[in-house]
Amino acid sequence: MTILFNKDKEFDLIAVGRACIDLNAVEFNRPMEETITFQKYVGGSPANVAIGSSKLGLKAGFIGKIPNDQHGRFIEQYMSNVGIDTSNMVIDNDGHKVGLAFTEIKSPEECSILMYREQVADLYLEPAEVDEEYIKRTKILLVSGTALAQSPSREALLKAVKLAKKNHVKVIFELDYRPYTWKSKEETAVYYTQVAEQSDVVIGTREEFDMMENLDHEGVNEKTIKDLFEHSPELVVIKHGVEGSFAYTRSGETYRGKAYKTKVLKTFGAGDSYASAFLYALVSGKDIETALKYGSASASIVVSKHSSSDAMPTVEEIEKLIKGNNTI
Ligand SMILES: Nc1ncnc2c1ncn2[C@@H]1O[C@H](COP(=O)(O)OP(=O)(O)O)[C@@H](O)[C@H]1O
Ligand SMILES: O=C(O)C[C@@H](O)[C@H](O)C(=O)COP(=O)(O)O
Repeated sequence: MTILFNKDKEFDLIAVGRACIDLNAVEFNRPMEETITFQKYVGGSPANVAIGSSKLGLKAGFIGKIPNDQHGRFIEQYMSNVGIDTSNMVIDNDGHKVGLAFTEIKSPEECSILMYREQVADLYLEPAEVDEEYIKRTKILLVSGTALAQSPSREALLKAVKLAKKNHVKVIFELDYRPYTWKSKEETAVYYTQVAEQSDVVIGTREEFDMMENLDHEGVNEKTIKDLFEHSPELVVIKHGVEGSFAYTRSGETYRGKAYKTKVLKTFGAGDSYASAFLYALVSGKDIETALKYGSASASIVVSKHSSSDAMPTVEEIEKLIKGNNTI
C-alpha cells in the first residue's frame, strides 16, 4: 500500500520546530564527567530530518527560529549547504540562545543526552512568523512534538498544522518527546493528543505514545491505533528500538520493519534518520513495507556513526544495506 501525496507541490517536505546544536563526546565509552572534547554538529530532531531528507534528494524547507549569533549562522549555513531552503528560518533579535544537546556515549547501549534548553530561540517562534504561502507549497509538513512544549512556539505549530490541513498538505507528526521544557505529563498528553488527532501520519516510539496517552505502564499498539483511527490519521508508525517497528494503516494492514545489524557506536540519531528515509520512500511512491526498510536501514547506518545530522546516508548506502538483508 502507498500513501498519496499532492504532486503539484514544489517542496517535498517542510519541517517546523527546532534547529539546534549537538555537542557529541569525542572520547566515547566514558561518562560525561570524564569527557573533555565535544564535536559540534547541527542538531534538533526536525532539523535532522530535513537534513536527512535533503541528502536523499528531497526538496526540503524549514520553519524555525535561530539566534542572531555565531551559532545561529552556523546552523543556517550548514542547512543551506545541504540544499535546504532556509528562507523561512527567522532570526531572533531578543537575545534568545541556541539549544545545546551534549551527548554522552558511555557504551553502545548506554547513551544519554544532556540538553540546555532555557530561553532557547526555537521556542520563541511566533504564530505571525508562520507563512501560509510557504506551507501551501509542500507535500509534507513535518511537525515535532517538542515545539508544543511552550508558547509562543506551541501556537505557531498549531497554526502551521491548521494551515497545512486547509491547503491539502499532509501533516506528519514526529512525537519527538523530550522531557525538558514540559511542565507536566498531563500537559504533554493534552497537546500531543490534539496534534496527533489532526495529523495524517503519526510516528513515535512506544514510550512516546505512552506519554501521549498519559500511561504509567507500557501501552498496547492496537489500542493506540484504534483511538487514532477515529480521527485524521491514515498511518501510524510505532517504533520499538532494536526490535524494529510497526506501521498500521487505517484500512487495517499491519507491516513490520526489522532493524539491520550494525556495529553500534551510539543509540541517538536513530529516530531522525529513520523518519527522513521513511518519508523519502513514502513520498517517492514506494509502498509502506519498503518505506519501513528504508527507515530501518538509514537508522542502522546513523547509529554506527558519530553524529546524527552529518552522518545521514545516501540512497545508495541505504539500498545496499537493504539488499544485504542482514536483519536482526
Ligand atoms: N541498536 C540498533 N541497531 C540497529 N538499528 C537500530 C538500533 N536501535 C534502533 N535502530 C533502528 O532505529 C529505529 C528507531 O529506533 P528507536 O530507538 O525506536 O527510535 P528513537 O531513536 O526515536 O528512540 C528502529 O526501529 C530500528 O530500525
Ligand atoms: O533533537 C535534539 O535536539 C537532539 C538531536 O539532535 C540528537 O542528535 C538526538 O537526540 C537524536 O535523537 P533521535 O534521532 O530521536 O534518536
